[in-house]
Amino acid sequence: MALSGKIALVTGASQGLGKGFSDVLLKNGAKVALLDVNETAGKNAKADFDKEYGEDSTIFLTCDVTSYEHLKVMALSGKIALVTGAGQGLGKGFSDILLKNGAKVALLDINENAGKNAKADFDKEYGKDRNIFLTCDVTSNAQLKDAFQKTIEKFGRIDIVSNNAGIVDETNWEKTVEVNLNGVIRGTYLALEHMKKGSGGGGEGGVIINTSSMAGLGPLLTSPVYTASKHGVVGFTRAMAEASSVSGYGVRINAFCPSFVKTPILDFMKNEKAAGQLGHLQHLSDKILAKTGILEVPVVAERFLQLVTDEEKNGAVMMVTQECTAYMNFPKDFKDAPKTILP
Ligand SMILES: NC(=O)C1=CN([C@@H]2O[C@H](COP(=O)(O)OP(=O)(O)OC[C@H]3O[C@@H](n4cnc5c(N)ncnc54)[C@H](O)[C@@H]3O)[C@@H](O)[C@H]2O)C=CC1
Ligand SMILES: CC/C=C\C[C@H](O)/C=C/C=C\C=C\C=C\C(=O)[C@@H](O)C/C=C\CCC(=O)O
Repeated sequence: MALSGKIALVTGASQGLGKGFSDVLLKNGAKVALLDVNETAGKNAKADFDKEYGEDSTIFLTCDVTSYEHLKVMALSGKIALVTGAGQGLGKGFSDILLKNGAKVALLDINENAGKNAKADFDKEYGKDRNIFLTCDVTSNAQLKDAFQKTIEKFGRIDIVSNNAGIVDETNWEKTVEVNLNGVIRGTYLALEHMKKGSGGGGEGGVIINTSSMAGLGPLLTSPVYTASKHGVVGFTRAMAEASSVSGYGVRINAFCPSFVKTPILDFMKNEKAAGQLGHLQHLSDKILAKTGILEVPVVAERFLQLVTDEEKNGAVMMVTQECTAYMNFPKDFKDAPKTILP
């Protein structure tokens, strides 16, 4: 069993030599990601290997090696991800695209029903062993710490963390800050404990994506506390990214800023109880949405994957709107910042 604990990736793995190479790797204890452009042949090869070596020994990924982008995301084979707020909406979309591209995912959510339903959906699509659901409230350091620990126990390590859980509640605004900003800070610190390289940690590096919002870059007038929490996520992420780089942690940390996306969080736009002092402005919500439009989860998830896999990006702030996907250019120095000079 010379290859015990090793992870292999074989292209053209569904038949001929590729299948033979995969077989010998499996026989010697490796786990193998089987890549092939022919989906039927690939699934048949996986079924053969399942019988011989067990379901957990291989994954099959449809992949055309003539596409560099395609191959690059396949680099998620064998990677372990942890996603907060994964039961529905964007977090479920992010988990889906990570699973589709070969990662295993720990799904964390405070909502047990949503989390269990998401797990059941993913079990059908990707097999039971590639995800776990853990009930977890990101406002509790103990629960979050426990969820990281359980992910390591199940999958062995963590390579990708998506600090995504978020709410809009301008009435209980302290809770909005506690979930959206403090939850991201907690998740980032815990992720670094497990992922950072070097003397301070035994990790292997990786990437952290913190979900902010376009409201992290400009004011959403119906939701000032939400806006503040998301601006906080951008500032924290950029500073931590520099700290990670200077410290040699090998962990990239980026912020993700979508405009409005069709998920249940948008119900807030019509929820007077959650509007705090600003219920009288709620009639403006429809006008704002009409101006910006509403994105679909799969489109936004593709962009998320781009930010996860682009190894050049650390401290990047990606915005996603109907018009475009772009990286924010912040002034490098305040003397370069656009300004109005007063007389
Ligand atoms: N939908 C949108 O228009 C946009 C959403 N965002 C952000 O994306 C993230 C995800 O939002 P959506 O999927 O749209 O919302 P959603 O409401 O559909 O999903 C949020 C998920 O987070 C979970 N959650 C809430 N509080 C939690 C806590 N304390 N601990 C653990 N899990 C918790 C919920 O149970 C839910 O499953 C949020 O951070 C949100 O602010 C950013 C830009 C646009
Ligand atoms: C409150 C509803 C739940 C989630 C909101 C979600 O995070 C989406 C926020 C989207 C937009 C944020 C607005 C940002 C506003 C600005 O930058 C303004 O200065 C300009 C106004 C609209 C531009 C927004 C756009 O181009 O998509």
